Amino acid sequence: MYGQIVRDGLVNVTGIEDLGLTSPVLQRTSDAFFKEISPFLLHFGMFVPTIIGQCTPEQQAKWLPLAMDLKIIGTYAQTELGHGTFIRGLETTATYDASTEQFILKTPKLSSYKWWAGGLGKTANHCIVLAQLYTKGVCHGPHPFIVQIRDTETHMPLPGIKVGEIGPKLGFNTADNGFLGFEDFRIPRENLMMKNAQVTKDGTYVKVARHGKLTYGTMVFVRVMLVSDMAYCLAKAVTIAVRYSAVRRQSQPKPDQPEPQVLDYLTQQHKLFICISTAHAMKLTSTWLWNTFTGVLADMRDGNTDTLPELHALSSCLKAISTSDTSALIEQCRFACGGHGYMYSSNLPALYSFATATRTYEGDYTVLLLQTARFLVKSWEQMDEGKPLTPTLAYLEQSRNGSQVSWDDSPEGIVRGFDAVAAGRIGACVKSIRKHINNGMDYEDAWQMTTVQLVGAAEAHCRAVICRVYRDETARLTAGCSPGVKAVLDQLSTLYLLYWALERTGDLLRFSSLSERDIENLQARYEALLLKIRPNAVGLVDAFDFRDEVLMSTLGSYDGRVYERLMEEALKTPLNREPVSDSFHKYIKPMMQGKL
Ligand SMILES: CC/C=C\C/C=C\C/C=C\C/C=C\C/C=C\C/C=C/C(=O)SCCNC(=O)CCNC(=O)[C@H](O)C(C)(C)COP(=O)(O)OP(=O)(O)OC[C@H]1O[C@@H](n2cnc3c(N)ncnc32)[C@H](O)[C@@H]1OP(=O)(O)O
Ligand SMILES: Cc1cc2nc3c(=O)[nH]c(=O)nc-3n(C[C@H](O)[C@H](O)[C@H](O)COP(=O)(O)OP(=O)(O)OC[C@H]3O[C@@H](n4cnc5c(N)ncnc54)[C@H](O)[C@@H]3O)c2cc1C
Repeated sequence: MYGQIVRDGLVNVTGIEDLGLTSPVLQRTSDAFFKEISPFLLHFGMFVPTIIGQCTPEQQAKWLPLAMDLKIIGTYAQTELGHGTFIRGLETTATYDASTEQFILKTPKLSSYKWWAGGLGKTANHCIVLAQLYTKGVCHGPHPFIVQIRDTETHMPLPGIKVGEIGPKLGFNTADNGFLGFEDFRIPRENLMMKNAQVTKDGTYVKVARHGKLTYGTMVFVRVMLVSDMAYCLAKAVTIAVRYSAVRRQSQPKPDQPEPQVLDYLTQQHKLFICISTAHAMKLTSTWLWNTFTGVLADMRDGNTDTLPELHALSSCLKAISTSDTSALIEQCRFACGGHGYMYSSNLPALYSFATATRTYEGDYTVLLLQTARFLVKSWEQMDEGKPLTPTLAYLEQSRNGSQVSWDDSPEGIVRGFDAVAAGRIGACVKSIRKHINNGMDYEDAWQMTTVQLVGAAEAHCRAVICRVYRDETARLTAGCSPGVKAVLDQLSTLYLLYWALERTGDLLRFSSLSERDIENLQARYEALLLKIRPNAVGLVDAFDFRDEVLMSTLGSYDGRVYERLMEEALKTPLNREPVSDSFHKYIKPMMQGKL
């Protein structure tokens, strides 16, 4: 299994490498090799980006060619057995020894072991290690170090290194996630990645970066990438589910009629069409977020970090919501395929296990939404002080006078309704925090007592951002399209708004003049829209243009030969090599004969 995975992984990375294509393409083509994940994902997904983001030009000149030519294979080891979310609590230490101009890496106790890094178990020979940096007896917090962990000739772990695979998981079982411990392991001073902080030969610590969190930069990059990844993942799942739903015929609503395609059931359309729409919404939002990200990088190259807080808040909530929505909707695609959706050969289980992991890694859902909430509350307080709001929070102004937004059921009106919900929920959090403080709590306790509401407010802000970006980008991108294409894509973005308006009627009743009659109208419009989309449903998923080799699905192949493919895959199962398993003779027969 592992050998096959490594072979496929190398064919993937070296093949595309020869073509000189970029790593996102690599990621896309790697889907034709793996149902789950490449053991080289972390090399290109985090090890290389960290060298670019955390190394000086001189250090990049040394390490980048080695990494890009696969002369070294790396990963990103930050999480430990005892800490993943709380980076400042990491236990691995790197203590500077000026007499030898080296850092001494130590794993003080079991909970300090690095745990989870992809490719760490048996594949990587180098890794980025986040460790608490000590010099001259002072701890300067977590810093990134580049560490060789295996001999590049023999691949044996170097003396002082304990490394291995962490074992089976819900999914990601081709990712080779590993553990890593250090026993007084020495690395040269120059292996501290020194773009944002340096240690001189005599051990003096020099802070370079103007912002204290640039060490966390790789995570921001990956969070931004993951929003696009989720759009792609969901598009694959809904392609499988819609194509299968067009093939599958089941039940007999009318006695004298043939069994209908299950795609004709309104409940099936309710399960699946939001998935098509969400894939588009997340793809457009991810492109908008990427442009925001590159803009902030450009500002930071000019020494301006003012736009970084908003990027951190946006990347945090969009990563959280895109991964959570995708996990839920891929499971919904699986539900829509009945028993055959539960077959591994459908590829829906693998897609689900990938997406649900993404809800956790690169920042847990709750933790990241609370990061966004921190930014939202600070922005509200700045608004109260008359300071300007950042672009994505301009809608807060409308809530300044506290008047209720009048409900308008046009698409633009619904977007404004979501703005009102976000503003109202943020305002309610600020009110809750202030109430607790007035009742004698300190700020930290008042914050903690409001965190359930804060997570909801951050989700509402994110939903408002997605709705606005999806609507605006659809209008912009379809301006030059044919009326037919424009109409269908408009239907999808309207469906997204109606779906979420119906999901959030409680909030809309609380923060706008929405009435029961308005809700009835929304429901009727939503159901009518499902029927309108039905004729184009298969065309819409075909337009995602996935080859069968990438979908890897017995249910979603283009030719619709579902039952033949299911049987072909079943016959390949090792248990079917012999008509009678030898377990019959060893166990079942003796048991039947009372001899066990
Ligand atoms: C073959 C394939 C080819 C190519 C592939 C190409 C691309 C692939 C792309 C992606 C795929 C790659 C890999 C995916 C697979 C698996 C990899 C998984 C890897 C990992 O999981 S790595 C480990 C991830 N871990 C985390 O995310 C930990 C989460 N925790 C944190 O981020 C921090 O601990 C937390 C929660 C933010 C708290 O930090 P801290 O306690 O230090 O800060 P405070 O909360 O006190 O806030 C202080 C202050 O700092 C601001 N801030 C916090 N974080 C950031 C940040 N990241 N950027 C900017 N600012 C930040 C915060 O807002 C506060 O500001 P304020 O005081 O309010 O002004
Ligand atoms: C498939 C997979 C691949 C991974 N790959 C890598 C990798 O390559 N490199 C790497 O370094 N790491 C990797 N990780 C680790 C991953 O980054 C962490 O698991 C993730 O950051 C969550 O941290 P944790 O596991 O400590 O969870 P915890 O933070 O312990 O979460 C447990 C619970 O505590 C809650 N919680 C924690 N803090 C707070 C808070 N402040 N307020 C409220 N609730 C809180 C969480 O919401 C959650 O419900 C991977 C993980 C997975 C699942």
